[in-house]
Amino acid sequence: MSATLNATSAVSINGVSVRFHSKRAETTAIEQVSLDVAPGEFVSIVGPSGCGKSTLLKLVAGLLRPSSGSVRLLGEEVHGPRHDIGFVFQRAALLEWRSARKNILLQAEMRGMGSAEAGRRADELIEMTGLTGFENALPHELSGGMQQRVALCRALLHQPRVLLMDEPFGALDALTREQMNVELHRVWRETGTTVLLVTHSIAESVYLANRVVVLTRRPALVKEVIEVDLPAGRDYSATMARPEFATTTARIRDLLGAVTGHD
Ligand SMILES: Nc1ncnc2c1ncn2[C@@H]1O[C@H](COP(=O)(O)OP(=O)(O)OP(=O)(O)O)[C@@H](O)[C@H]1O
Repeated sequence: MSATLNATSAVSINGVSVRFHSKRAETTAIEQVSLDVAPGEFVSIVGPSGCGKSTLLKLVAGLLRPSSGSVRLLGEEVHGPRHDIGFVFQRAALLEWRSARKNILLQAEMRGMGSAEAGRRADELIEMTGLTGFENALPHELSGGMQQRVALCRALLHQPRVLLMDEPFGALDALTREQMNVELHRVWRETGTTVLLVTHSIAESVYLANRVVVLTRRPALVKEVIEVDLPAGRDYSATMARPEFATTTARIRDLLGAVTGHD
């Protein structure tokens, strides 16, 4: 993984360290991490719990400043919150009194996007994510998977070139999670958005990504970057059955076992 500033990168993290200070202690969350993500690339980030994965995404979003090193997004140094990205969290965080479509359109309202363009884009995304027929449903009338689809549509409404996802499917049951993986893969292929995904699921990290970044226990260092050697278009069952899938997931499991000290 290159530590060099690369003007063509969608995301460029260069020698970044993050230290948190509290009255009682100083915590180093991230130590000298460098990562270049190419435009249109899908990169998954895995690592032990509490190692600094969310911190890394917050740096890219400009919600946190590094203690040292620098972060560039689309060629520009990140100095503060960036509004040209999309962010999906583990909880969909929808407004309970607004319909699915109106929750998606919130993004347009916050940005002052024209309503005709926003409406067109919302309808496109609703179709792309299989929400057709549920546009007017309120969040409590939607399943967990559907709520996350709404959150994904909201994050993509303004066509961000970079989408950050922090354990977006962690609260879903296993079957819904698989379906969401398939949908995210399709949406990524259709939109060409650069994606940085934090996940605890090794299978998810491999199925979705071009590369998987394995972090060490806190303070997070990059343990290894694994290139995923799978075809671009990925049928779920066929991908799971491929020998490359098994060897890649086994490799990541070994690395995580090595960093956490468990097999
Ligand atoms: N604002 C903060 N102030 C102090 N410490 C913090 C702050 N944010 C995170 N930390 C600490 O930094 C470390 C990394 O946190 P982070 O949330 O990035 O981990 P993570 O890998 O995303 O965790 P998980 O996998 O459990 O979601 C943790 O030890 C956490 O307690």
